[in-house]
Amino acid sequence: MIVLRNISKIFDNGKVALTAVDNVNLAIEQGQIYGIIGYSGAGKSTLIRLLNGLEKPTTGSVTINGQDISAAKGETLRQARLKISMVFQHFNLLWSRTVSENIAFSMQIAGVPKAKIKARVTELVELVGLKGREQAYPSQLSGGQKQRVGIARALANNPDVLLCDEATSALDPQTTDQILDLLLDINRRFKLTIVLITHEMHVVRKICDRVAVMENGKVVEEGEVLQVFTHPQQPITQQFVRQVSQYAEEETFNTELANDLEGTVIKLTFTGHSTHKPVVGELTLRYGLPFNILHGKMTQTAHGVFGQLWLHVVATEEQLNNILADLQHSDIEGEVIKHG
Ligand SMILES: Nc1ncnc2c1ncn2[C@@H]1O[C@H](COP(=O)(O)OP(=O)(O)OP(=O)(O)O)[C@@H](O)[C@H]1O
Repeated sequence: MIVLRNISKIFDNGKVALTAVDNVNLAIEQGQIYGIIGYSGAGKSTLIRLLNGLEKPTTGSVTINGQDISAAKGETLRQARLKISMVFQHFNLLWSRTVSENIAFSMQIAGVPKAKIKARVTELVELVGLKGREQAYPSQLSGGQKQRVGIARALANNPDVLLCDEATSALDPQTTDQILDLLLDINRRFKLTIVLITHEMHVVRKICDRVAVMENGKVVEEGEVLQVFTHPQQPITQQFVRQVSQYAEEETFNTELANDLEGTVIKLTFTGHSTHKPVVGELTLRYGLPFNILHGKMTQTAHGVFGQLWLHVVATEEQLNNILADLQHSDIEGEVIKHG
């Protein structure tokens, strides 16, 4: 649905040229929640501005639903942008207007009839959980409520794409989770494509289907969230995965412990449906061996749980091979991290 082909953006002030986005290729499917993660200066904001035509790429093209946004101008671009809306980190609400008036504003500009605006505002207020607060002004709202207004306003013209620019970065952890739940609910209910940029892996873990990791203007890693979490390839991705504390491997599993043990230590990695299987129980019954759980952790994502378990067992070579084959058969990755 959204395709970025060989996108580069170079800012050139005449003296120095700065490559903010460096040859990025991405494909985002209809109905996905797609996360773009990177540290400050990685090029995320520039990339998201290229998606809604606020910036023109130096090279490459951005197509949304087959329309080349990067080449669109004037009225064509204005029309296209009505279908690409945005939620901002600092809400960008009109402070002298009430909740209802803020939500209605973009519909008034688009020339929607009054009665329709009224009905749509009522619908949106309910959807984002602000019933009863219609006449409040932004200054009377909490951060989370302000962002709910921001989301309702962004949905007013039934967009095809919702862009979220660090939409939860100004919120406390509890409010962040509530806003993420709201975005997930909207995505699942309306199959709305959401592209979000963030520097927090928690946001990606909680709601994204896929993620692209940006560093120095480049996408250095891209994939399904579960895959990236379980097999982060690049050092920067590993750092981001460690941000989500339950998954900070080095902090929680003492490999020294394994060195003192006789026998074998196997690290099991399981995702999605395989997390529901009583693996240890089944292996114990099948082989009659006592499996000792050294360490385990689970992390919840929008696509289910994924987890890792470190098991210690004293087994023969043949038993070990059979155990590994059984694990593979159950879609569980088994890695021998100590063989003795
Ligand atoms: N209009 C501009 N003119 C010149 N340089 C720019 C412009 N916009 C962004 N840059 C530069 O491009 C690089 C990428 O910036 P960008 O804002 O896209 O990164 P970011 O990942 O969104 O970081 P942050 O979260 O801090 O905004 C930075 O070095 C920034 O200084």
